[in-house]
Amino acid sequence: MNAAAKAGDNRLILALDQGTTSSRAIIFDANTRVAALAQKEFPQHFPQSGWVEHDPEDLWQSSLETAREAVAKVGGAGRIAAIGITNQRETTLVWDRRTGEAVANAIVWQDRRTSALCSRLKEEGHEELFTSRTGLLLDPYFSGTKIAWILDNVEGAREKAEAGHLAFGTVDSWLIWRLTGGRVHATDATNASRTLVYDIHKGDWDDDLLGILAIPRSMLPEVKNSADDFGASDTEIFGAPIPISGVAGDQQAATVGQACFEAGMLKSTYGTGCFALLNTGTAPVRSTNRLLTTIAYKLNGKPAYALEGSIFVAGAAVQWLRDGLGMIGQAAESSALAAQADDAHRVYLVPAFTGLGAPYWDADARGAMYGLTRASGPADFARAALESVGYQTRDLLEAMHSDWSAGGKETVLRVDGGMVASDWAMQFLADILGAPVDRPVVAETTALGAAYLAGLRHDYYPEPVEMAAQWALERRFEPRMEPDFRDRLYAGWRDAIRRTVSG
Ligand SMILES: Nc1ncnc2c1ncn2[C@@H]1O[C@H](COP(=O)(O)OP(=O)(O)O)[C@@H](O)[C@H]1O
Ligand SMILES: O=P(O)(O)OC[C@H](O)CO
Repeated sequence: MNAAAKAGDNRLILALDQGTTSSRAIIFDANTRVAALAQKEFPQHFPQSGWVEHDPEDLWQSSLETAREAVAKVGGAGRIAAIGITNQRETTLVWDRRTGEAVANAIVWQDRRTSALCSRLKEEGHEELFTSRTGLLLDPYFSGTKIAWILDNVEGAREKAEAGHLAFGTVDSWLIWRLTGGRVHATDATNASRTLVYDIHKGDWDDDLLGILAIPRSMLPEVKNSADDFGASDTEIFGAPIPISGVAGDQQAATVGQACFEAGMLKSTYGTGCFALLNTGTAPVRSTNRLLTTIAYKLNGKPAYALEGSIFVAGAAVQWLRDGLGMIGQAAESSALAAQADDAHRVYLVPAFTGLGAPYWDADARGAMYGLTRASGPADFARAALESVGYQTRDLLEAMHSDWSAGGKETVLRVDGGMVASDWAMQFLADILGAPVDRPVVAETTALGAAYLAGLRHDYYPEPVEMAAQWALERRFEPRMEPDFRDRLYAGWRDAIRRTVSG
């Protein structure tokens, strides 16, 4: 039983989870049970090849509508003690402080339009400076070059920015701005750590990096703890003001929701993409394997760091089976189909549909299948798609182990996200890792992480140690594969990767 439950507090916490394809509002009680849920998808915009945009009003309206719907389900704003926000990370918004209107569509994390700018900055020898300060790489994935693009390409933007009229924010900042009626321009350290202009060691925006990208410092939000005072929602939004007191990027929120509070704990989220975060404690670890160093959460002025491996295609490979190839009608059918595949005809899928993320970072690579014969059919495709997620996770874990020897070789992976519904995929994951895979009872770990941070600020939820004790296992997948067979399969994957990476 936690702090709020002990005190007989029957109020609830509202978590807003603003994701890449939908906005969700989930309300948790003091025992971390879901009391209400609302979800709304919104349109994706692809104005040019490699570009991905969201309409800022869609992000706001879908968040607002789902929040109002969920709050109404539990009986109104009086029942809500606090709001936590978690969000798709890196996605970049710039708005005019005077009007509250965005000057352009949001440039989504998947958008590759700043690839040439990143290449130029690398050629000019800037990558080491960016990496040493931010823990990131010069890749279009992160916000910094997207802000520069808006300033350079939206008419009048640079002049307005230099006059102090424009504000930049990741999606959390945009929602906070709108929820507070333009009174608060803030973000948390986890979101700041994805922008490419935040020094994760000093805990401040970096003037040298801002100078290289020609971004005025006046555009940037105040950076707070992940559990902090982010103002309160305007009275008119829910009928009564509600404090906003927890904010974290979605992968960091999942790390919190999975209670990975100790160094060495590891979670991996399997949604559209896959993001694995290894808590490395109070000291940042610099990767020699092209993993990212990022802030896992910041509490009471103290950051905890993580090594992160980001894979762009996980569940999206299953969507491709369904929508691109028409081999299945629903994602859940992929497992039964994969189980029919014949071991004598092993096929590998390298799902580099939008390039490869960690640890390869090859924006120009494209997807490939290897090992096809006349006997190959839909079952082999389904198995290859599900297995590709396991192989990619093993790539990340090998990189993490080599970067962080303090963690030893003992790994237990906590998993979440839509794809972990597949027992088949989770068993293969445990098999190819040669390590246990733990699936928790609470599937909504991202939203739970945001709710936890918001509740922590008000002593509604207990301190991390006590919270960690409440984490509950739904099922553990133990590795069953013979080591020789595992090694042979993984060697085949490495070969497929070698043939796919460009240059
Ligand atoms: N039973 C299943 N087996 C395999 N993949 C699944 C299953 N159910 C959902 N998925 C995959 O999970 C993804 C959705 O997960 P979700 O966490 O909602 O993603 P996101 O937050 O990125 O939108 C989809 O890509 C879908 O293909
Ligand atoms: O919204 P998701 O779940 O696809 O997550 C996106 C990540 O935060 C991108 O870094």
